[in-house]
Amino acid sequence: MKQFLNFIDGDFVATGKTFDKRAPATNQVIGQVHEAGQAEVDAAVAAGHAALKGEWGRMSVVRRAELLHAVADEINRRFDEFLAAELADTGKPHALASHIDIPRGAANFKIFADIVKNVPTESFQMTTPDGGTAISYALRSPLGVVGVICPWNLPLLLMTWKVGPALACGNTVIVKPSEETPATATLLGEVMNAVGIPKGVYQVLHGFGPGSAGEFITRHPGVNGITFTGETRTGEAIMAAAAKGVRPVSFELGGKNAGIVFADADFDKAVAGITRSVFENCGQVCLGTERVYVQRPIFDRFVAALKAKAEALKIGGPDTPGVGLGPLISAEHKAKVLSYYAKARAQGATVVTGGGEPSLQGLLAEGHFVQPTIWTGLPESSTVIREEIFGPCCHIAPFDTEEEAIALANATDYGLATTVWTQDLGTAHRMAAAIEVGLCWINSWFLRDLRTAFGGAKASGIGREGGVHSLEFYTELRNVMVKL
Ligand SMILES: NC(=O)c1ccc[n+]([C@@H]2O[C@H](COP(=O)([O-])OP(=O)(O)OC[C@H]3O[C@@H](n4cnc5c(N)ncnc54)[C@H](O)[C@@H]3O)[C@@H](O)[C@H]2O)c1
Ligand SMILES: O=C/C=C/C=C(\O)C(=O)O
Repeated sequence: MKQFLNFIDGDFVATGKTFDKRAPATNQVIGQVHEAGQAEVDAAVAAGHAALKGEWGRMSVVRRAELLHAVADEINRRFDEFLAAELADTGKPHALASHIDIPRGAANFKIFADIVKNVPTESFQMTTPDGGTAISYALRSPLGVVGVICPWNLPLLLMTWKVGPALACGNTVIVKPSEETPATATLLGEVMNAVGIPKGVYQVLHGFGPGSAGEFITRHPGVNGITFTGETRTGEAIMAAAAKGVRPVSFELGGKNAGIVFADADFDKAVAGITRSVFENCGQVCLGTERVYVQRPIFDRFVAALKAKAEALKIGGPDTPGVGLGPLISAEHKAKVLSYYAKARAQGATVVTGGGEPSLQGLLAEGHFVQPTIWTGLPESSTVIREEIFGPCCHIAPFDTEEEAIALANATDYGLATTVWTQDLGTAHRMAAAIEVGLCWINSWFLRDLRTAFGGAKASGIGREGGVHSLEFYTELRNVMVKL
């Protein structure tokens, strides 16, 4: 049985207190995860600070960048191992993990290694009140030991999206992967040792949130900042923990994203794009669409087209040939999604397709699979339109005017992402300016330029990461003024 160990100060550490890791596609136990306790957290924090005072803290930016490139290259050299680990942990389709999760898991190190080498700092020259001159310049220094709390939907990608900039800026990190997906974060420890990242720089502690490693990390006074991706209510708990000692947080949280399709859109591209944004990764993408609004002239045609796309998705495990829809991450999450399916029916939805569980054969019959589902006919106050479900489902409603589409899209506490489909430039830019989100895609979805700001507005997050924006969280900025 595979053992998922903690990675502390360069060593893999068993604790003997373990919990099962089950494969989402078959519900078979595939490993034992060693839960870290307060003692392991204390040891990791001490090791992280020791690394900051040692070789890592003295290392040049150029050398740090070289090592991060080497980390990316080693992930790519061990691509098949990372892919197998991610597929076992998540059950997602092979094509998805091999084209998105693992490549981005490596690319996240390269982009920030290059940014920190080339990012300018600011300087000002002023005439002082006595008629002299003063020059100011800015210095950046690492935040310190950073807690990195990760979700289970894109485990490697979302973890290195934070570890990349954190290390590039000279910090050390203590990663707490989701209890659902321990594998790739643990494997990355082997890579760190192999390329020569000093011990204590990258550490991994397994466990849960409250009363476990997650909470112990966020409450530890030696953790100088916390970057977290996960549910909004979890963010509230972590923010409360971080308040003691006034430690900075960077949050990428939940969403209830709108997809808006105008009658003038390229119909086939809009259907393909909305299909991806609703059903990719079995709907377990924070940026995904769960509310679709279609301009009335094409509403019926669009619903029929999306229905056909949903029903054409092949449901299966990572290696099912042509699979388009994998399992949900866990039995608990499957029960949550099915509870929303039941609520939609109870509240009078028209179930265009899906609404239940597929019938699968063999081991897959034990997996956490649900049907891709489309609803229409519900009022905007309905539960499945108000609450994040995080499954392969959406509600489609018609709209008539731009103003109505903007009002519908903004009627949520969340503000993460939206995808707008139109061929009218004016419509596109007016929508982008009016919708209260951190990320607006026009005639596209989940298209990523890693130099850009990434994050959510309102209840979807605090701060922006990506490009130079990451430096605002992962460094302390000092202004130096020199009187000449
Ligand atoms: N905005 C984004 O970029 C983004 C990306 C991916 C997922 N998400 C969101 O994440 C959610 C799904 O992921 P999830 O179920 O893993 O989220 P979650 O909030 O349940 O858990 C995320 C992580 O937080 C840990 N955790 C839970 N409670 C904690 C606590 N009190 N203290 C410290 N750590 C704690 C968990 O162990 C896990 O590692 C969805 O809401 C999704 O929208 C957002
Ligand atoms: O499920 C959420 C996906 C987040 C994606 C990123 O953070 C990214 O592409 O960098």
